[in-house]
Amino acid sequence: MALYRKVALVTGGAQGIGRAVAEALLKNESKVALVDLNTKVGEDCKKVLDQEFGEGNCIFIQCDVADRGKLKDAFETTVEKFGKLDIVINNAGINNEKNWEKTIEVNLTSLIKGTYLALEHMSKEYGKDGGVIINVSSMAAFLHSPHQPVYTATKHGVIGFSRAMADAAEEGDYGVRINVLCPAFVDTPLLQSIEQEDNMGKFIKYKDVFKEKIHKYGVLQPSQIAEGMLKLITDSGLNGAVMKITCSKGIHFHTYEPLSA
Ligand SMILES: NC(=O)C1=CN([C@@H]2O[C@H](COP(=O)(O)OP(=O)(O)OC[C@H]3O[C@@H](n4cnc5c(N)ncnc54)[C@H](O)[C@@H]3O)[C@@H](O)[C@H]2O)C=CC1
Ligand SMILES: CCCCCC(=O)/C=C/[C@H]1[C@H](O)CC(=O)[C@@H]1CCCCCCC(=O)O
Repeated sequence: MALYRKVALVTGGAQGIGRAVAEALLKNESKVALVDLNTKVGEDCKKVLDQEFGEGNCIFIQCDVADRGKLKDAFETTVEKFGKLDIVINNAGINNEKNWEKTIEVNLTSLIKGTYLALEHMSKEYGKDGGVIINVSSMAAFLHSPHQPVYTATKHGVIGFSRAMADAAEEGDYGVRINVLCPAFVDTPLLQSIEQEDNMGKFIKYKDVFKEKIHKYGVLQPSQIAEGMLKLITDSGLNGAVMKITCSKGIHFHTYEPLSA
């Protein structure tokens, strides 16, 4: 898929990985809707992106992805503004073991809702022209640890759901590809959450072990994640792919056993 004049919706697009992806898409002349909970960060981000890429290429929509009605509205607003939808990045995520129900709601339930809404706006099943969905998981889906049991569970869930949906899309000829991105540690505000008792609850006691892992494995820059994201979007041969990005191996893919009969 070429990115010129494509329309993308990025959840959690106002900072961190989502913002880096939005920038990369704008650089390639796509239009972008930043869908984010945080009004201040979202408005500031839009202002900077307007200065860099010109007004009219990017909109900010304040939205809690966990609010079903508001997420539906965000998709509709994007299509009303830009006339269509081609790319959906379900990226919004939190790390909260204390309020673990919220973590499931944002990281998994809302990502599922975002995928279904994306299909309503892009799938041939609904008379639309096709597109691509990227769901953001994490290396925590492959290397678990005692620090983040529920965060880890949600990221496993993202992969299982997305790969099953990728098969459904292929079988059902939706014209939509669905891929997964799994970064290792990335230099964003989310990484600071591991030091906060409000986020980690009783698992805060593992923070030093967690920090040692960060030291051992290194920290990626959001721009490196955006580079992988663009490959998942543009390579039309990829459906059901699970991309990993780590400091030691860079951008690479997880390999699965072939399906048995
Ligand atoms: N930073 C890291 O080390 C890693 C991050 N990830 C995943 O990447 C994704 C993005 O993370 P980062 O950019 O690091 O986080 P971040 O905290 O820097 O940015 C996340 C953005 O999502 C927004 N957001 C949070 N809850 C929301 C909600 N309910 N509705 C709408 N927007 C909401 C925030 O306002 C923020 O702008 C997440 O899914 C995260 O789990 C995966 C692996 C590593
Ligand atoms: C919410 C804070 C950031 C979450 C980052 C993340 O997803 C962390 C995953 C770690 C998990 O908790 C235990 C780990 O070992 C994961 C880090 C994995 C990095 C592996 C890099 C391996 C390599 O370089 O080859």
